[in-house]
Amino acid sequence: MKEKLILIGNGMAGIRTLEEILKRNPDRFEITVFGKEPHPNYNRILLSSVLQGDTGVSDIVLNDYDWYKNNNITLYVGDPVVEIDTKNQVVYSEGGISSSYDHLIFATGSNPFMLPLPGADKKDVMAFRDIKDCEKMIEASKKYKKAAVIGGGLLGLEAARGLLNLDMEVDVIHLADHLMERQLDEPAARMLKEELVSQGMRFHMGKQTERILGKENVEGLRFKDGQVLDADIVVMAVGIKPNIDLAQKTKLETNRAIVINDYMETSAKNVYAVGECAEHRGIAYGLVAPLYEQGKVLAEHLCDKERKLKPGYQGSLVYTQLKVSGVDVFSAGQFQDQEGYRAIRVHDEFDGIYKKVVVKDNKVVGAVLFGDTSDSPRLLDMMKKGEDISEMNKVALLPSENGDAATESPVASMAAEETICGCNGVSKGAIVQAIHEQGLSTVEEIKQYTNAARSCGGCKPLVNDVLALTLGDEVAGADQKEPICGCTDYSHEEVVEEIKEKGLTHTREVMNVLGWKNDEGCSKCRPAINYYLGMVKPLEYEDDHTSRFINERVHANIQNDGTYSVVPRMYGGVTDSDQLRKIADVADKYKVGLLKVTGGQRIDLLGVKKEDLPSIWSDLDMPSGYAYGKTIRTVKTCVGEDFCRFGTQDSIGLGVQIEKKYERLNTPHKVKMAVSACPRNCAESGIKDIGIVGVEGAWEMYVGGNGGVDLRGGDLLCKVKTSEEVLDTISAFLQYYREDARYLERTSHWVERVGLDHIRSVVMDDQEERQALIERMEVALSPLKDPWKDIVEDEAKRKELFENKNVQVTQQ
Ligand SMILES: Cc1cc2nc3c(=O)[nH]c(=O)nc-3n(C[C@H](O)[C@H](O)[C@H](O)COP(=O)(O)OP(=O)(O)OC[C@H]3O[C@@H](n4cnc5c(N)ncnc54)[C@H](O)[C@@H]3O)c2cc1C
Ligand SMILES: NC(=O)c1ccc[n+]([C@@H]2O[C@H](COP(=O)([O-])OP(=O)(O)OC[C@H]3O[C@@H](n4cnc5c(N)ncnc54)[C@H](O)[C@@H]3O)[C@@H](O)[C@H]2O)c1
Ligand code: SF4
Ligand code: FES
Repeated sequence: MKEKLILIGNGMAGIRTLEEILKRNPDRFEITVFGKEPHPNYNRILLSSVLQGDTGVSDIVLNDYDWYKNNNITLYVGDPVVEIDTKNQVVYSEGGISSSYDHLIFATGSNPFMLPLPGADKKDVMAFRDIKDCEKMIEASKKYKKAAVIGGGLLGLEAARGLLNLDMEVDVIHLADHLMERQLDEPAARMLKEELVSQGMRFHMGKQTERILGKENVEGLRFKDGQVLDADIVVMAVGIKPNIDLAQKTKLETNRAIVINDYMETSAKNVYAVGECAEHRGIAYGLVAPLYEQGKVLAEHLCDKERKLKPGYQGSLVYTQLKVSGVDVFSAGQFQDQEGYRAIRVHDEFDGIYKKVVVKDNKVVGAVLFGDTSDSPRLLDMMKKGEDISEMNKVALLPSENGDAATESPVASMAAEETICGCNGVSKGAIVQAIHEQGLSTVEEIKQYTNAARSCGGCKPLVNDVLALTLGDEVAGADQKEPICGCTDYSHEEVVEEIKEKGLTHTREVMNVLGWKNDEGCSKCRPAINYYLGMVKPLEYEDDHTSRFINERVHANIQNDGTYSVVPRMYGGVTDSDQLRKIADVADKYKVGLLKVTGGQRIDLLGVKKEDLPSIWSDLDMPSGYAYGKTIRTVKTCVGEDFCRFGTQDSIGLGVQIEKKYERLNTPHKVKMAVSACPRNCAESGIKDIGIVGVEGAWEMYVGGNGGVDLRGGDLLCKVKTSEEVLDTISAFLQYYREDARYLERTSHWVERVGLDHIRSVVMDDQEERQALIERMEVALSPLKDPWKDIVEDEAKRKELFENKNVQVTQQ
């Protein structure tokens, strides 16, 4: 007769424990699982991705119903255990099932902590813990516009990003003075906040909520300082409480959670606990990595009790990563400054990178990384091993990103024992071994076999790199394909092909015909589809402005305080007294907060109210500078031959001509250009998407430069003699970029991905193709008109966009 094993809690820690048991001894136990939620085991971590629209609920199931059947596990879902008789070793469920056990595992997880505020019982006050909560938020976003998230920790910020993706306006209310204070120090938290503000979140720091306002429905919040905030829904993300009600009723020893020893044993015989409901040496963990380590120890212990001779669970080093796109942040161990600890810091304000490594007694004991987290596996490994760094050059702990290391995957230089997947504790060596021994050739296979990338998914790029490095050219082609987002399995290239092949003409049609998993799409796929449709059919396609980001929808840049900036076009950076007078008058009339000369040689009017935008555009009577769009931004010029003694060419004339020709053109990402009249390069042509430099009797054309986060010098594409040839080459290059690059891929990344030689062969060498591209560019340019003028003259548009308070916000 098999021994009977009962698991209470069908969640992440409990089921992982069963997987570990089945791996060691599949026939040892007769297993029964009771789960309170009406679902098979799913990846709770990826609820953030579901909310953010990157994946669907059905995609996050970790073990489907067949898995339980195939492993002879009896599963009761939607049926919580309500009573336990530890003397006779029997559990009783709410649905009336009684079941005896030889071994019983508690894995009941946590409940979200709900602040006991007046008004917190209203229907639209919710938590973010399970599928039900996630669905509730998605439903609410269809009815309401304003979300207040209480708590600026990991969960609150991931919820806030999701709600933004659902087109809600989001206010985050945080008790402490800086975000994620349990994981970040002040500089990193400040940089994080700046990034999130630029994504569209609004923050209320150091605020304590006193009451949730409204009669039946939520209408807002009132803070202790008397300030009131409008809101239609409230999401509480202020921490968790281990779920120990049943354990307490069963008289197990509890503290904050169920007290366990190094073998996960509780105070009752044959009763164990793992996961968030368990407390080991005073710590109840809230991240999966330690919970999985506990599961492994318990599985070993249950499968072979003699192993008790081994040391058992010793506690875990925890680390966190925030799952918000566009944000790279990592925190581990002891990261705060305190006596006896010293720190190495790198703070690059230009590129938005901050790194801090905390050292005590010559050992790395903590780290905070923002903007570039590529050092995290190495630092984590040093922390785990307690490596002595006294012989080391301390600065070498944080190598700079220059040189080959910047382009090479960090995996290449990683030692075999370094951790690739923190959630599941899988090293590079273990993955390489599995690839060789099991003949694995895709990330999916590695996931199934080693568990790497099976939880938060943050390590997937590294796993992919290990695969590529190990197999070289043999890597299975299928795995190289990157879907646009979680709404679909189609890649960018495939969507463009399908649009062309099937003659698709609008966003919803693309999503319907291609079987989008999420009917509404998300903020990743909708703008991309909108761009591709316009690129394929420039004359016929009517732009779907609801699929655009807020800046592109209102033709102005939203600022961190909710106001907007207005940047009128100044061709080639040239202006005159009339324009300057008009700008000055507008600045006075509308009380513009700040006038600022931009890096692109124009004037930015900052601090403008949204409702004033159309009148300002009308008063200025200048074209939009498109400072907000995925389009041609500026053509910067130097003074050139007219005034400069080194100038041999008319850089201003050429720059103005270029800007007038290509302004308003939709491109996969923003495009910046520059024309300098000699190699001294005063217009910085070397770091532009297209940079032109005058040399004796000719123009050199550089492409793929970037002066932003990924600093890159442009590559010399060609040297041409006349300005006509410059314009033709720009047309061919830009049109090929428009047609071939993925949406949101800068020219710098595109040039690196497809290679300069290839681009040159298409836009320079193949005369037929060059001519065809130039002609298609002329077609693409022909229907474009100034959006500001268009809105000023179109009352319906003006009303819809600027007088309707419910204009949706999708930020990138
Ligand atoms: C949105 C979100 C994002 C997250 N992101 C990350 C991340 O990026 N990285 C990370 O490491 N962690 C993350 N976490 C935390 C992680 O999901 C948890 O640490 C992990 O799920 C805890 O596992 P568990 O098995 O202890 O609890 P759970 O996964 O909560 O499972 C417990 C289960 O037990 C059930 N249960 C409770 N009482 C009973 C009963 N009496 N009878 C039967 N069943 C019962 C519950 O309904 C639940 O299904 C995230 C959490 C959330 C909510
Ligand atoms: N990426 C990840 O690793 C990830 C993502 C989501 C959730 N989680 C886990 O889920 C659990 C829950 O996350 P969490 O962020 O709710 O917990 P948390 O305890 O990490 O953060 C809660 C935050 O809420 C703030 N807070 C507390 N009371 C408040 C109040 N009255 N008003 C405003 N702010 C208040 C706190 O200052 C704190 O920063 C944690 O265990 C977390 O580790 C992890
Ligand atoms: S790039 Fe050459 S021509 Fe132009 S301003 Fe500078 S020095 Fe003069
Ligand atoms: S680091 Fe989370 S799944 Fe690998």
